[in-house]
Amino acid sequence: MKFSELEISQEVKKATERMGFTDMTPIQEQAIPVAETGVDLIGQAQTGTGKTTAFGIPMIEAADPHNSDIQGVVITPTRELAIQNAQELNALGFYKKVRTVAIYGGQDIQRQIRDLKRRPSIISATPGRLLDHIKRRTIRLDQIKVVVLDEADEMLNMGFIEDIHAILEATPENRQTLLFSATMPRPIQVLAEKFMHEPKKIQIKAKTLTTSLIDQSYVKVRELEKFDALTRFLDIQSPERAIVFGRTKRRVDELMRALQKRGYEAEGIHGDLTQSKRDLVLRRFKQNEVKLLVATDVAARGLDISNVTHVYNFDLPQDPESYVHRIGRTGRAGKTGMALTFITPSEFPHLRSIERLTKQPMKQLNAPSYEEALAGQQKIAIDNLKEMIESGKYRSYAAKAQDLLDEFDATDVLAAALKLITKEPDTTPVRLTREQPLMVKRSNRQQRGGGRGRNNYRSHDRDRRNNNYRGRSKQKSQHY
Ligand SMILES: Nc1ncnc2c1ncn2[C@@H]1O[C@H](COP(=O)(O)OP(=O)(O)OP(=O)(O)O)[C@@H](O)[C@H]1O
Ligand SMILES: [Mg+2]
Repeated sequence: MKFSELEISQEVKKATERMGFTDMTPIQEQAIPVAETGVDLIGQAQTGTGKTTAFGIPMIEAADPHNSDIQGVVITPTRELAIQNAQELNALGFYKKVRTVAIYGGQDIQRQIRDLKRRPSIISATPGRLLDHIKRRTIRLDQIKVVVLDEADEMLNMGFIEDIHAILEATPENRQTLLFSATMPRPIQVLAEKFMHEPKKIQIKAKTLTTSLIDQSYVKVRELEKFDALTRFLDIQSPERAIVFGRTKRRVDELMRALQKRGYEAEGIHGDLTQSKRDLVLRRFKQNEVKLLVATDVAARGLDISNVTHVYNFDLPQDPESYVHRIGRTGRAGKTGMALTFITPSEFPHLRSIERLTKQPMKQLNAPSYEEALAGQQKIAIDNLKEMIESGKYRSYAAKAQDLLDEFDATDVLAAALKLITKEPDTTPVRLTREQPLMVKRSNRQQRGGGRGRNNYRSHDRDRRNNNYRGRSKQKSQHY
């Protein structure tokens, strides 16, 4: 079905056209008409399948640009996602003149207050900063019509749940609540239903939780050999644009430096950097100024960066859901991608729990040898050379080439030139602090005995939820 066939305003239809959209994705086709009726909704669909527009259109449609109140709020776990969602909402609201402002931590609050004085209809926010504004009375949510929790399962996880409750308290009882995510563990759904009114559930049925557009494999490798394996894979696969996920902030810093030391363009992003640094790194990555983004899970959810060709899980994610989101940074909007996960021998049980959640077995790859990596780089050099020959843009070098051929054997000349243009695998020693292998969690073991839930999401563990809220927040801050 096409956007033009939807029963929505001409302004929003025109906006989708301007965004280059013609046909709706399945989640859009199913969720938009239902959300338009005003009911609460839980929407689940694979990564990169247009959930933003699925909640964005009902939100823009519900907003009246002539009304000066804030009428909609979208809450997201990370600042970058708050910015991205604001951009998409502004694109959708372009002709209807519905304005969205992004409100997130790390940005000058006075500047946000100035933005808010210009009366946006919609706020796209991270929870902490939004609460700050609510307390300062610089944001009032008492006229809100629609609340969206994007990455809903993450927002209802322990690190955020109290903030979400406090925010919802500030909104009217009769608001419409929309929840979206690519993953929706049962216990989170049950929790969600407590603050929703008879939510409709829209789940795009698929055989697997991850999209078939992503080629998924793993490599079994000892902790100390991981980094060599990573750089060899990079040499062979030569990704156009890749994200390398590390478990902690320290790990990301170290990985970035180690990659740079071996001659790869890499930048790191995590929650300890200033927001301006985070913005800069992401901008450089999007503009193709760096090919490798090394990241904590702060970049795992929702980010839509076109043409990410590869995702490397240098460290296993904390939980299987996080795996789904991380690899979902590639294989978006119909494009294909590759995901490769590094697993140390003791972490093996985690691989199976990931596969159980995704319903998609991963292929095993062997860590490449030095020779294979070299062959990979030689192939790239030869491909570049062939491309140059086809382009014909080398003619001014012909006389010099003839001089060389008069002096040396042709094969020798070419072999030397090839060696020069090949980026030979770099074996510069690097130091990475040893990471503890991911522990096998209790729920994981119970699972094998046919126990509770299908996955080992931390927050399913009620003891932790009650007693260890702070522990989880701390964890969160370490992994973001
Ligand atoms: N109907 C459509 N036709 C073509 N492209 C679309 C359509 N809807 C969305 N897109 C594009 O698809 C990409 C992914 O969309 P979006 O970020 O909303 O995915 P998502 O489902 O929210 O993924 P995630 O679970 O990772 O957050 C975006 O670049 C978006 O512009
Ligand atoms: Mg999304």
